[in-house]
Amino acid sequence: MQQIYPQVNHSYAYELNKDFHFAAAHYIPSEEAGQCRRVHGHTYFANVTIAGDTLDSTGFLINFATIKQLIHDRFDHRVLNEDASFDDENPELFPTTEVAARTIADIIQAHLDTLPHRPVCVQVFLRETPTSYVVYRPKAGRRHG
Ligand SMILES: Nc1nc2c(c(=O)[nH]1)N=C([C@H](O)[C@H](O)COP(=O)(O)OP(=O)(O)OP(=O)(O)O)CN2
Ligand SMILES: [Zn+2]
Repeated sequence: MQQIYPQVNHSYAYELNKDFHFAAAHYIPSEEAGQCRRVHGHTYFANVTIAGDTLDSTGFLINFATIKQLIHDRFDHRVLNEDASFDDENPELFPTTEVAARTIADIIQAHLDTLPHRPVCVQVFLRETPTSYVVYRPKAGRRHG
């Protein structure tokens, strides 16, 4: 999908963006969610933005493929509610688009934190439907950068 994404302000020298998609089912376990209380599926489109001042020994901030693998391998053709990241008993962890975007950022940042050159995830754009998307920008403290 060709898409114009919102820009994120930062002062890092390098920024990379990776687009990918995954198919997943979910439901929102809340009375207020209306028809979204029922199990249904989406093809989620994600754009992940990584920034940093230093490259690794390959000249990468991070391999584009790694970003996709971290998320696609975990969530594609799954029920999001069944993943350990989400919790039907805690609204902060319902698999809404907002929480899913934050979860994607957290999973990626946890991997980035293992790299010596310490790139950071500065934005996750997550489109759930043709008309609905969320942009999540981790606070500096949350991304440790
Ligand atoms: N703030 C949020 N609102 C809604 C979420 C969400 O995650 N965060 N999720 C849903 C449903 O899961 C639904 O899949 C998406 O809702 P919606 O955009 O209303 O879907 P439609 O395709 O029916 O939208 P139309 O533009 O009316 O066609 C609901 N709300
Ligand atoms: Zn949905």
